[in-house]
Amino acid sequence: MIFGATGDLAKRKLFPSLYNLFKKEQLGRFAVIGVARRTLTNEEFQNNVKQSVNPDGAENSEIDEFASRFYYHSHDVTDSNSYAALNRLATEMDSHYGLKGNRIFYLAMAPEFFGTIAEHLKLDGLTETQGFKRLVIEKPFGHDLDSAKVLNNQIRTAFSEDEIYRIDHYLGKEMVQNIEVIRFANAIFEPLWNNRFISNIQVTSSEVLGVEERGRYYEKSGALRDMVQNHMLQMVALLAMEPPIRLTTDEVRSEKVRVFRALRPIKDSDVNQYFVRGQYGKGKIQDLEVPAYNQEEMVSPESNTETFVAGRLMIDNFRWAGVPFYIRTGKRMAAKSTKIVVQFKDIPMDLYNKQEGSVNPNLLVIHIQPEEGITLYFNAKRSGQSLNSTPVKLSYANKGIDGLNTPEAYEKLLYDCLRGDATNFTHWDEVALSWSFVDNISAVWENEKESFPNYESGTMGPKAADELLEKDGFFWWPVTDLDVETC
Ligand SMILES: NC(=O)C1=CN([C@@H]2O[C@H](COP(=O)(O)OP(=O)(O)OC[C@H]3O[C@@H](n4cnc5c(N)ncnc54)[C@H](OP(=O)(O)O)[C@@H]3O)[C@@H](O)[C@H]2O)C=CC1
Ligand SMILES: O=C1O[C@H](COP(=O)(O)O)[C@@H](O)[C@H](O)[C@H]1O
Repeated sequence: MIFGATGDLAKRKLFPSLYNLFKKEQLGRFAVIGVARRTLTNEEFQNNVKQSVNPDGAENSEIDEFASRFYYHSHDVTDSNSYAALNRLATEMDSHYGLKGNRIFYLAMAPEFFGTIAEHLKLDGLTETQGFKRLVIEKPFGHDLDSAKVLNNQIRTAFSEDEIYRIDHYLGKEMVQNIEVIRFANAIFEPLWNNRFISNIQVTSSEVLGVEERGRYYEKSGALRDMVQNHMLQMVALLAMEPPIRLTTDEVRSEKVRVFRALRPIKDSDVNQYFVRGQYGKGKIQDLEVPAYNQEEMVSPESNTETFVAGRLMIDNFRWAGVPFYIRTGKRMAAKSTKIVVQFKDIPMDLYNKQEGSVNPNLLVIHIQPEEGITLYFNAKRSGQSLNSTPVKLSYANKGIDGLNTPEAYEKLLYDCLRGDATNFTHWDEVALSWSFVDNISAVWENEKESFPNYESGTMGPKAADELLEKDGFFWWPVTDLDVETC
């Protein structure tokens, strides 16, 4: 059951991912009930689904069969009256398709509706089913720690923690899932993965896209709640966690929670020393003029909402004490790129290059998207007579090796949820701890008007983001092409 079935997420991510699972025969027996306010017939809804999975509209019997399993129920989730009809439709689907009462409720809607829907699902009997029941909810889970607690208590009236799947689609990305395999399946990395050998770690998730038509949501969230509280902190947790004692949901989650508990809280007085915010101005993207954020639809011309965040995180435990984790994310930046750069400490002295500062540190780069893979930058002998070193690199391109398009993140997570595997979903403890970290920052920023915009569209963000590293003696490794020779 998809609540918000006429929305952007359903159209762009959920229907195509379900179709891919259907093609791989990983869906088994299924039916989908789409729920939203606008009135649609089943046929109109099925046509929307076909359009989403097959934009060119070519005749395709497999897609017809897939779409025939989709049914629509027009319903305002705040209206108590119509859940009973929804329950009757669900029961009808159970018997028609032999679903044994197994139900997944996917809330592809704004967070303010999550509590209402969960309470009605219970009150109106939709959770009274002989099969499994699972609730999938999108980020951001709440607006801050207090609202997240209220939301969690509402949801817990209808679902137990192990029935709640808080989706963070970055955890479904192939190369994000690869972080722990790279770390824990190789003897060469784990001994070096600590403050004795690593100088700093940089996590970038930059986007070329602007806020698009999501201004109403984004004005309230900003980059801090939209990306940092979830995706960015989740990647930091995977990079910093201790090896789990076994690869079970509980063990992996408990190690991630330990990272969040070791995150050094940012004192109010330190927020602007360690965190930088930006808002994109007008500029050029692929030679096209684009407007400033505060000229976008549903955005206030006086908006104080950040579309960019850079920050320095410290993790106070024996493994990471003293190692800065730099994160940056933003909209309308120079490239769409999510990359992790692990910069190792310099060698104690450089035997091969006499000029000062010529040392090229070893880097391990994990390319999350759009290219997927790993690059190890190290130094080798420069060819010819000289006995100088030169930077070289070893690369592994994920797509090149498997020859397959790695499954879309949502496809993997939907399949995990169908199988009851919650490993790559966020647990309440992670959500609570990441909100408490982020709330300190938003509390300061919301009370200080920033002079926005402060970076041009098509750049890598405000200058202050570079100064954040410069004051520690570092710089952002360029995400476009990490060629150490040009740095
Ligand atoms: N879009 C994206 O790329 C991503 C979105 N998300 C999250 O997913 C969620 C949905 O996002 P998105 O699809 O972009 O949002 P949209 O605004 O595009 O869609 C919202 C959906 O909710 C329905 N809806 C709104 N109010 C009600 C109501 N009272 N009763 C019933 N249905 C209602 C709308 O249909 P109607 O108006 O017909 O009722 C529509 O189907 C958000 O929480 C967002 O943060 C997370 C990651 C990425
Ligand atoms: O959760 C979100 O993520 C997208 C970026 O996802 P990606 O898979 O394309 O990196 C972001 O655009 C959106 O604002 C945010 O809500």
